[in-house]
Amino acid sequence: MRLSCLHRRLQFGRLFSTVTGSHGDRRWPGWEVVVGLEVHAQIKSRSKLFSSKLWTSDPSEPPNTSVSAYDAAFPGTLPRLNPKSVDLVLRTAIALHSEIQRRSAFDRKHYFYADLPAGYQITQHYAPIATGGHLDLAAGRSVRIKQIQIEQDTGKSTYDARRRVSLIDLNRAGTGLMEIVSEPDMRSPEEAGTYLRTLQALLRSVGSSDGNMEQGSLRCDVNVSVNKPGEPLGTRCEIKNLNSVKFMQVAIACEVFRQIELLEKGEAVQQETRGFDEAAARTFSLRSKEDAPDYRYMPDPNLPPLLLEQAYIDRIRSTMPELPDATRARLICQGLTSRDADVLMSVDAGREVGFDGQLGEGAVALTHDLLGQLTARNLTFKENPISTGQLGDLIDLVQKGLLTGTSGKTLLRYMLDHRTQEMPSQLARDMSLLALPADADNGTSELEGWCREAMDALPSETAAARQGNRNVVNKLVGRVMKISRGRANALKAKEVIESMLRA
Ligand SMILES: Nc1ncnc2c1ncn2[C@@H]1O[C@H](COP(=O)(O)OP(=O)(O)OP(=O)(O)O)[C@@H](O)[C@H]1O
Ligand SMILES: [Mg+2]
Ligand SMILES: [Mg+2]
Repeated sequence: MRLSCLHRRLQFGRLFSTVTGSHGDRRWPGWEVVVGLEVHAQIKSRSKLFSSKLWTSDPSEPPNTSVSAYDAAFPGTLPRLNPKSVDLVLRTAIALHSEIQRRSAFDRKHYFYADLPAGYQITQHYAPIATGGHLDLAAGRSVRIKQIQIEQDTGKSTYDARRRVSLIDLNRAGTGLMEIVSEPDMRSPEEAGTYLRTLQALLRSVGSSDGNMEQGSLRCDVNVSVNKPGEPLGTRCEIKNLNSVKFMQVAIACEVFRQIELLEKGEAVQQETRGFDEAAARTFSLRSKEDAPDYRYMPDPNLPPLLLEQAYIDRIRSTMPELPDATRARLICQGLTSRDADVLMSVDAGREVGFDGQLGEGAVALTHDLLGQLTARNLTFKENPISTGQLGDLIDLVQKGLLTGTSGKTLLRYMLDHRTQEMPSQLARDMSLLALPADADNGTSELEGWCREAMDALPSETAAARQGNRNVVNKLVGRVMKISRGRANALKAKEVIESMLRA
């Protein structure tokens, strides 16, 4: 069957559904999809890879201010490897169960581009720092790692169409990257997405990279091929520079459809490098294998091989934190459901959240709300102005029943809006948010007052409730919550209203 354009468009509707089963993937029946990823992660070191120049990825940093003579390729300057970068790459290699090479080496990869002042990039083509390893995904799937190599990043060039000039910013030039190359072990766009997210969480948990795709600290190239079940792997195409998990998944699906269409027409897939046009949802050729540049790889004469002592590797190994898999297992052992564990894990791989095994319903709801509010304000968990102490106090107030869930959320939003250092228990007192003790006499009379006010404000609902319409009682309770600004206990309010209706 040939895939017509219309058919293809219909298939796009199911782009994100996971439909792999024993009969293969319903999006491309009779075909197997193979994906391998090359991920470039910025090494989270303040200094550049071969110069001591400090730099930040902050986009407000003025262009060309974090550039040493070496980064700008001034003649006579020499590279000097920054040991912190090596520490961080080793942490990544250990977390990925890779075999660390006691001897690795640096090579020059030549190409000419304005944002690469030396005319070559230093990378590890012949002898990478780590080989092998694997990353376990959920559901028993595992993706093998081929190798991890250290390399330099380039500067940035921006084309100014109005002035018809290319602007070069060398702030990023010479900063350290790790290229993490997977084996072709993924079998769907969704699995590639899971791999990327799992890798992102792992890099963050060992502190080796921010792994932020929007800010460019994690970039990926995907290799895609298709084959008939039981046949050898097909010819791969590489799609360059994908900068979000979602677009990567769409790009893979589009490329799969393109390759199947070619093969079903009896044509061959040419090995090539492609780009992805997000707006048109299609990949396009950048260069074929024949046009592939000759990088003229050669060992860098200015850098001796990198020799690592076993004692140094052991020292790094002894400082490794708990990895996300272990954190998740521990949270579940401590009594969390897997869904609640996932909520905590979504916060910087669960590391930023101190968990003492006492997480109740209220706490999960508040954590959920906090994450939602941070997203709405475009803040990451790190930028969250609420301290661990404040959040703990807030959760205690809700768990002890001193604050209703609604008031807890109100207070949380107030704290985010005002970035206050004040503790929630004090704020709750100042703002008269403390819940009424459900059984105290003075509490009941205040609650009765609110119930009466609610019934007076909604006379027709009150009349309907008196005639037996139970549904409108909830509306009256809602009004009590509004009048009390969330301080009333909803169940208690319902009881009071029902007894007042009977009176
Ligand atoms: N048949 C295939 N289908 C899909 N992916 C494949 C296939 N064969 C290899 N791959 C993947 O292609 C990637 C090759 O990356 P690698 O860095 O080794 O070489 P490259 O792409 O030729 O070089 P460069 O780093 O210059 O882009 C790996 O992630 C690998 O898993
Ligand atoms: Mg590569
Ligand atoms: Mg490649």
